[in-house]
Amino acid sequence: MSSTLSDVFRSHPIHIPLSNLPDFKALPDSYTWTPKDDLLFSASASDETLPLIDLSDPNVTTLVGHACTTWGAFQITNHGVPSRLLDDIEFLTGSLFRLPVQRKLKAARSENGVSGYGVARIASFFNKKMWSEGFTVIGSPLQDFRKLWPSHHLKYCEIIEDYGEHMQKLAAKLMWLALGSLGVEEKDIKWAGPNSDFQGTQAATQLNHYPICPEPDRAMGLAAHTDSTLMTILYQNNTAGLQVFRDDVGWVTVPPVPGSLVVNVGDLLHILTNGIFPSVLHRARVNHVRSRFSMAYLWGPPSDIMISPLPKLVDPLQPPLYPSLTWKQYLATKATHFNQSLSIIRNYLSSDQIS
Ligand SMILES: C=C1C[C@]23C[C@@]1(O)CC[C@H]2[C@@]12CCC[C@@](C)(C(=O)O1)[C@H]2[C@@H]3C(=O)O
Ligand SMILES: O=C(O)CCC(=O)C(=O)O
Ligand SMILES: [Fe+2]
Repeated sequence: MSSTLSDVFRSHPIHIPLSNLPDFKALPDSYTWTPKDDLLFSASASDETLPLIDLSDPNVTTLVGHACTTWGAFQITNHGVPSRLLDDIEFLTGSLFRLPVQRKLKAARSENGVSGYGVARIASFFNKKMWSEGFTVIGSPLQDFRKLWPSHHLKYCEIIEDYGEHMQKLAAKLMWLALGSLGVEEKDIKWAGPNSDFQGTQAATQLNHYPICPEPDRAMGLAAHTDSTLMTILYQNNTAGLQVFRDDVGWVTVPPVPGSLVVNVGDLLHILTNGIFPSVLHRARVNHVRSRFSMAYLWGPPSDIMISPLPKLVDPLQPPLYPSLTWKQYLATKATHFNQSLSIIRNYLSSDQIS
């Protein structure tokens, strides 16, 4: 039987003590970030704008391809996800994080687990704490949600399930648009399944809450990282905070556009396209006026499928830069090497060197 994402973390436990959970009242030293804590903390900010793509545009394949190549990210409108569902998932996220902390802790993520309440896994790579709390859903949220809402959990489970189904379909559509722009066809990706609809792919839904912060310029909501996914689709409430990084321009804030979704290329699509689509470094800043929620759908392949640069995208002049590896192996590398993972595996061109 193929393994699940949860299996990966069973063998790579991380210890993030619950004392890491902020009290969100003041900014103690343990939450105060400087460039020493993150080299890019104060990198320049730019007022460039991320592409905003209308998915009903007749030129959509070219637009998506261009955005993936130049930014590794873009915003989309006319994506077909009902606005009622976006309202519902935002409502669920708000209701969850507004629960008393003791209730949230009943569904705390265990050290070797992947689902549940806690701080982001990447917290273990930084000396300073992040001004946020999160909740990760992989598979059915039933058990966790029953602990959070003993009598209303079914309603919330339905929202998560509905959201996951819409996001999976949208992710498949975006994947074909992006790859189509490079001349990749359905027959080139066997693991997309007999109907090329990417049934069998796996995903995590990550709910994030960034409370109002007394000193936002010195705090960090979610530190700079790339996602270990093929693609991530993010819905942010009406409060800005997400920033993406481009070497040539610095940090660019992604303003919330009502009803739109943000899409970013993850490390596995970077590998699949042999680096043509860069996985984008991004982070979340906080503010002192409003609390912010974001809901990320982190989408990847079935965990045991080998991912490597697509034969169509390599030739003697552009040889494969990455070895073949599974999502499970990549997540294990990420759990140890974090943002260095892509460059580390680039040096291993033989998959048997990756455990
Ligand atoms: C599938 C996954 C990607 C993720 C690790 C996880 O197993 C579930 C949580 C995901 C998340 C969400 C917040 C940012 C991130 C870097 C993290 O710490 O946990 C991502 C992980 C990732 O993309 O590597
Ligand atoms: O909250 C955000 O805008 C970013 C969230 C994010 O990067 C993630 O969950 O992986
Ligand atoms: Fe992310």
